[in-house]
Amino acid sequence: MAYFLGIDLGTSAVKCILVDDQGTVKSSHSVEYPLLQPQPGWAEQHPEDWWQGTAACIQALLSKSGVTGQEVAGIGLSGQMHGSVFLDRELQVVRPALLWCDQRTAAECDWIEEAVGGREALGRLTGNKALTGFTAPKVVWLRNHEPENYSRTAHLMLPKDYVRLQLTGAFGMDMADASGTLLLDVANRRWSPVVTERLNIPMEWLPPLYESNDVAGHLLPAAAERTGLAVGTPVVAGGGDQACGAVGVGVVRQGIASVALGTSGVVFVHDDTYQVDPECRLHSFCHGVPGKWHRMGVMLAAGGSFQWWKNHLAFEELQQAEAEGRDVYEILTAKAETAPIGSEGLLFMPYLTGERTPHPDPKARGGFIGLNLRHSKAHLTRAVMEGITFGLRDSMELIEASGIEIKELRVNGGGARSLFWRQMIADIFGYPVVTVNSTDGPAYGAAVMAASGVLGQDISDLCERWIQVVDRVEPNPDSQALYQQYYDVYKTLYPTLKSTLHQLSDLV
Ligand SMILES: Nc1ncnc2c1ncn2[C@@H]1O[C@H](COP(=O)(O)OP(=O)(O)O)[C@@H](O)[C@H]1O
Ligand SMILES: O=C(CO)[C@@H](O)[C@H](O)COP(=O)(O)O
Repeated sequence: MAYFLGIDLGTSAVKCILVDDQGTVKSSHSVEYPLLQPQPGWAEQHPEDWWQGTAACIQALLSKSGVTGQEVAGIGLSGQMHGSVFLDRELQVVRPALLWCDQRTAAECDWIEEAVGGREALGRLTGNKALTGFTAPKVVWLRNHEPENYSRTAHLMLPKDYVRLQLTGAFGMDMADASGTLLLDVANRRWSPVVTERLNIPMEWLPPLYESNDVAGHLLPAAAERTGLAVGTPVVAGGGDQACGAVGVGVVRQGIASVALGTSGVVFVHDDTYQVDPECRLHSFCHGVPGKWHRMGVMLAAGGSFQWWKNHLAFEELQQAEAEGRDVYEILTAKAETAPIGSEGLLFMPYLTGERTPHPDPKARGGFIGLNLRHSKAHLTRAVMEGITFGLRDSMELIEASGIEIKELRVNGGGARSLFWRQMIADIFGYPVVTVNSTDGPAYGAAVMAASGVLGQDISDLCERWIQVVDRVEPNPDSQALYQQYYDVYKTLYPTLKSTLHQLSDLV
């Protein structure tokens, strides 16, 4: 039997899965690595940790599955997007990579917009605005703050492309992930000569571009020895984790959108043609489906807000989970369900690490508004989940404003495990919410891309055959009407409190 290996290089861990040639997941394994936060708002990782973690993960996966390296017919890579890997001429890492959630580049974003002739010009050239998480501002930051490291740099790549370099010795980047660098002419699927020239970023630093199912290299002997895979195994270009996650749940044609509830939260819609939001409030990126595009709104701390709540304020539930061998999130969501819709007048702003969509603001901050003496932990927990979902609806409203017709939402990521949360999404968004048989999101999408490249079959056809809807939740009209009243108030919070949030952020 032939297997396809999907690798998802996440922020907290790398996950590897083996999928057979009928689309069934045979086995999966995950290995964690550290996240460095040297200053408030900064987020970095060592590329070497990614490679060591990935190699160990593949080795463990092969050994626990009983699949031999020779049976793996192809490899696909998915990865956290936007992170900047700087390499010197000898391919040594110059400094730890700055990640997608790093917020240090506000000044560089302003400079970039000015350098290319304003926000509108940048939007015309790249389909996007300058956001602190994107890659180009990180390069400019390196030049401004670490000139020695900048002068040593000879290659720029994204996290998963560093892993590909270790696997194959080949440079490459897919269009979907490249879209988040702010250096891609997204409409024409090529590096932008204008943007690179205006920002004075050498074109030679940038790798060759591929569609996600193109074979971008073959396994080196050293990597084969390290992982247990076979020398020469083809490695396809793969994609950024959002494009791979969308492919992994079958968002490969017009009319289907997805909501990813991972650490970040993403509302994602497939576009057959290049579409751009007039003010670039949504990201307009190339899709992992060759020749197609997508738009998405990104919330920086979606599941991340819930995780913060769990880590710092759910001491009792953590103890209960440990004692009863249960998932702490299940205990928390069950508690939240006992509070009524709207948490009896309590709202939560989920901007714990600043925000991207619809408020691109590194100084945005979170908060509870409307507390009264009746509020218990159940209310606060429900408010956290509702605030995250209201924030994601903001992105959906931007997508809807373009007139696109959405028939269903496919949810993925850790939060999608909760039926309670899926019903909340259906009620707040007003669409049927479905889950599919593949629950491995980006890793599954990467395996689909590998199968597509190696077997010479369309990504969309493979998704059609391999991915089935297994659960469907319809919006409840009464709940919808109640949530709408709270959402109307939620929308006023950020504009009303913006300057207060900035003052607080400046005090730290
Ligand atoms: N059973 C659950 N119910 C609700 N939310 C959950 C559950 N399990 C995980 N989550 C949420 O999903 C998040 C993790 O999602 P995941 O997709 O694994 O993250 P990542 O983006 O880091 O890969 C957690 O931080 C939590 O907010
Ligand atoms: O920045 C983005 C997308 O633009 C994030 O999707 C990151 O690519 C990683 O998010 P998680 O998968 O860790 O939530």
